[in-house]
Amino acid sequence: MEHLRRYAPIVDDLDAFLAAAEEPLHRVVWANTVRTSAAEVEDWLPDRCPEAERIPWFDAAWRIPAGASRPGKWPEFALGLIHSQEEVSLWPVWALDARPGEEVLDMCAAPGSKAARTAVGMGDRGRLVANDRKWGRLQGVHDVVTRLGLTCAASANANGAHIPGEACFDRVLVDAPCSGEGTSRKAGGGNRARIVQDDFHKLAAIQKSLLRRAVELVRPGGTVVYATCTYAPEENEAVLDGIYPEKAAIEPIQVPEGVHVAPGVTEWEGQRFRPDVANAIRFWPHLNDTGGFFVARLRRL
Ligand SMILES: C[S@@+](CC[C@H](N)C(=O)[O-])C[C@H]1O[C@@H](n2cnc3c(N)ncnc32)[C@H](O)[C@@H]1O
Repeated sequence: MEHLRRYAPIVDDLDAFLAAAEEPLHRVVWANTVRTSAAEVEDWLPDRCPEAERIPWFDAAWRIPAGASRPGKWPEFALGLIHSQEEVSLWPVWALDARPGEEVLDMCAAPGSKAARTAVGMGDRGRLVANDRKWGRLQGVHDVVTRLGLTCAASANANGAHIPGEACFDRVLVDAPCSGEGTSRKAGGGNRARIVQDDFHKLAAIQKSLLRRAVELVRPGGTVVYATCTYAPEENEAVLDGIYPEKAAIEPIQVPEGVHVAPGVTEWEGQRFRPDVANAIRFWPHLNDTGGFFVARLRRL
């Protein structure tokens, strides 16, 4: 994890961060409340995993400790009553807060966990377009949506930066392709690949083009959530800095009590960013015992 030392200037406790980044990671199961209820899941869940613990800040979700039985093998999973994903990746969905009846775009949707949880949050009412540039990866989206029996989602296969239209969605999620540094725990501490400066800048160019298009696609007053599973300010705050302040404001995000986040950084390696990038939130692994993530919510002006 030596390469993560570059974040010493922006993390509160470097040693705790580096240690946490190597720890095995628990998973989460959430109830498909379109087809079952939290109470019904709580009836059978102790038989599958006695150590499962309800998570207070998400609707109908439970932590499954690392090393416990794998939810993907449970019959209730095959029946579409639950889905399993990484806890921290629920925060972009929480921040998007899509409502029943809305028009929502998930610009980078594959393999589909956030799209599925978004459709469940919408009560399977309205329209969710689950787009991904890679056609092969869309099969994952089809699989999860079909297994969960969700009908409000349709898939699309386009470069997100070229999706046509103007101000036609209530909400857009940009869960951007990124260097993935925050997923080291998911990979059992094995994601040690060193990312070179050039990669950050190549990814940032793609991320900027996706976020700019997302802002154009959302109606005035609508919401864009920009998220990555990486720590690099080049892929996070610097990308937000590329949006003109007259087009979108970066809103404060009030996380529930008991959740610990750090603000977006306003300066990195000599570059200063627009001040409202501080409203974005950073999930460092040691703060809530999760993977790493970055989430920003923008309001189209
Ligand atoms: C972080 S993953 C998304 C994970 C997904 N949101 C989920 O929760 O399962 C990023 C995705 O962006 C897709 N992608 C990369 N470049 C893209 C582009 N220009 N337009 C749309 N999707 C793109 C990748 O194929 C990849 O599936």
